[in-house]
Amino acid sequence: MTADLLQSLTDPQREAVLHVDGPLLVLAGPGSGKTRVITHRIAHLLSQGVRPTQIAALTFTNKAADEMRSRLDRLAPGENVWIGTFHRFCARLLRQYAEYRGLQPNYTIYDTSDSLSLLKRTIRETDVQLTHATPEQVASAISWAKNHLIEADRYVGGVNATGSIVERVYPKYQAALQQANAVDFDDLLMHVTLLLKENEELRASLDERFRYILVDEYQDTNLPQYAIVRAMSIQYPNLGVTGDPDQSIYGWRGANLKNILEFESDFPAVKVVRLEQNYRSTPNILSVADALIANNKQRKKKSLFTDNPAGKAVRMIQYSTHKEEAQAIAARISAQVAQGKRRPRDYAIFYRINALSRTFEDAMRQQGVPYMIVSGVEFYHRKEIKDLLAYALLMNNPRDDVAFERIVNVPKRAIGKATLLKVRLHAATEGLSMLEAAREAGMIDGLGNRAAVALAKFVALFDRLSTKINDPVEEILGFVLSESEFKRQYEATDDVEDQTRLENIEELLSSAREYDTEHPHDGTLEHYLEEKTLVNETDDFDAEMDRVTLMTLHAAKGLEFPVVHIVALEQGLLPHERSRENPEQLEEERRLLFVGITRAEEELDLSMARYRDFRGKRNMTIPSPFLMELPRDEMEVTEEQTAFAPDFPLDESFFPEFPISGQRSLDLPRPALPSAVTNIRTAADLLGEREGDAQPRVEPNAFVQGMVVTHDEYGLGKIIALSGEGAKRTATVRFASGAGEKKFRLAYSPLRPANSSRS
Ligand SMILES: Nc1ncnc2c1ncn2[C@@H]1O[C@H](COP(=O)(O)OP(=O)(O)OP(=O)(O)O)[C@@H](O)[C@H]1O
Ligand SMILES: [Mg+2]
Repeated sequence: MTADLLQSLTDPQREAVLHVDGPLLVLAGPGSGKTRVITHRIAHLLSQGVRPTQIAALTFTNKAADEMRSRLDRLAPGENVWIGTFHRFCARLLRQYAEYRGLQPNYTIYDTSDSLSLLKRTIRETDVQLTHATPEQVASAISWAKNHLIEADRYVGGVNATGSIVERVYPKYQAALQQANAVDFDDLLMHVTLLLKENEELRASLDERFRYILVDEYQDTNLPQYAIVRAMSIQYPNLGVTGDPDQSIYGWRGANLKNILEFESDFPAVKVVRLEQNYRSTPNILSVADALIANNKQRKKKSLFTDNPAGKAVRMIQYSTHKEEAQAIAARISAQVAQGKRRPRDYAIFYRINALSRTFEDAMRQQGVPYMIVSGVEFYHRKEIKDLLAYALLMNNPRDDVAFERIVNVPKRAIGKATLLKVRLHAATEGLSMLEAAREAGMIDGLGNRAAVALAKFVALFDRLSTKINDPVEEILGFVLSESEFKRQYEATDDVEDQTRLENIEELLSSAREYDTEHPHDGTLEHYLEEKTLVNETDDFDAEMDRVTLMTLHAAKGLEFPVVHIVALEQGLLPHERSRENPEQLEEERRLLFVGITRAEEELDLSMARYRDFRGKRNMTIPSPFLMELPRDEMEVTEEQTAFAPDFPLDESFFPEFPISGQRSLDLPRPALPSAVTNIRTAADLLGEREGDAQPRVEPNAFVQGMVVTHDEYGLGKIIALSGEGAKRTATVRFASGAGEKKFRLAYSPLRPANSSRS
């Protein structure tokens, strides 16, 4: 390690980087160089003769792992250090030692929706009445149990109704997973924990193999994650962790702050390093962050200073509607980019929940600002993608019953529910997988000849596909597409959505091509599938791309951007509704906002809207109580008056469904409603702005080719093609704005002939 690498560190950072043997705890606030210490420390360990294969660096998101890998590549190019998420680390160990846990190495990892469908099936097959609980609640109870290392046979439900259902369903669900040679996300951690606990020899050998373990964001570890790193640090207690208790935001996933708070008593010989200088943000931003987090009772105060220049005042803006908020932000970004002040990638917009992103997307599109939404999972949750991947999953693990049931009748092969029920019964009584049971279709009692033939054809198709299992992934998927006539189901219709499905399939094929290129020698279908299943929400993120980043506050952890907008700071959204009655959860929500604020390097805008369309309703909002905790006299506080505002002032007494506190606006005076206006029910009525049903629809047949039409978001356009009849009547419109060509189902679209007036 070169001297100038060490020179670029502060004294305490250097102290942590130079630490070689024994436990290490770096406890420090945001932007103080914790992640930087980890990469530099790895480089230093390597320079001390530690072999790369003896080091494992664990993080929470793939994005954080990639970032670490690229920082390390600059410091120590080409070194084969294991860097990745806990889940990937466990997936890899479990492939190697699957049989210890009664699995085969080709096991399938079920994502959340696959796990849920297996669970629903289990519930159906267990004689329980789900009157007081949803399958999702049962799923989260099981997940909670696994994150607390409570195995199925040790689960005690207690007196409440859900508990006793879980007590009966959990063991059966676990047995079904085992039968399908599959695991869910939580199992990855639990299996590995138990593996280490129950096999001392194996544990000792892994402890020796991974002599140096480094964990970033340690404040967010849950019990299994804690148990895993501890178990691997007994003979070689070289566990180095970094964290910030104020940034703990995964309590709802079982993260336990105790893991970091008690690190010193777990490892008495620990070296503790505190970093106090922030290199990321301006003093103005830090002071807002500080004022906010000071309201949390459960915390130890930390000091943080910066030598960065003061910078601009943090802005707090109240817009009148959610559309105004989005459009103003998009317009501002667009103008600054046009003036050459900044690049799109300098900006990030954070929101509490994904559902809030659409308005911002629309606004970005309208203003022609390039953007990307960071939520990698969504693509892989689309039906066509899951269906196609299910073929590959079944090829890789023929015991995968969820995959079997997903595709046995996709595309349609006249294999109906009744047939499947008989196959399942046969599988259960004979102890077979669904596929094996289908192979014996001819012997299944009560199964008609036609159904047996259909099943036999499917099995033959499967066997044909299986001959290709060692081909490059793109070829495997291509072969599936052609042999199964999978594409045919989408090509045969003129449905606009089917067009999108075909495009998504193309997209998947290009991801497979990319994989093949990146893994010319070591690529396997199994590994490809694992990569796709373990994508998490930040995976689409690519810092090199010149686009504005839109993401949830959770996904923003560990990242940094010159300009940050945190939007929709409203009661019920941030803090989230579900934290209302729970002071601990409220503190976690505050930490979440703290994480968001401390991502900003130079500029920070906090905003809210007085009206927001959400879940199909227009609501008058209440500002987030967190806004009241900020130092307003140091900030620039504005209320935007806009075209969307009604021409007379509103009074909240007309909206009794919203509890109004004294803090309803940003303390700006608000005149009373004129007495003449008496029969107004909702804000939507008042504003006349609501999309959709407020406005009478135009008959689909009134639209003709060549007609000039108008759309609320995209403006003026011309109909260039029409197809379909009745409810399926579809128009292709070319818009004058940057929106390009779009297709609309006329029966549902807000298109209007350009000359017709609104009312
Ligand atoms: N000694 C230093 N000299 C120059 N830049 C530094 C130094 N230490 C850290 N930085 C820079 O400050 C920024 C924040 O560092 P880093 O991301 O490692 O902080 P962190 O403590 O991990 O923050 P968070 O808690 O948000 O994850 C990075 O851009 C990093 O390169
Ligand atoms: Mg960090």
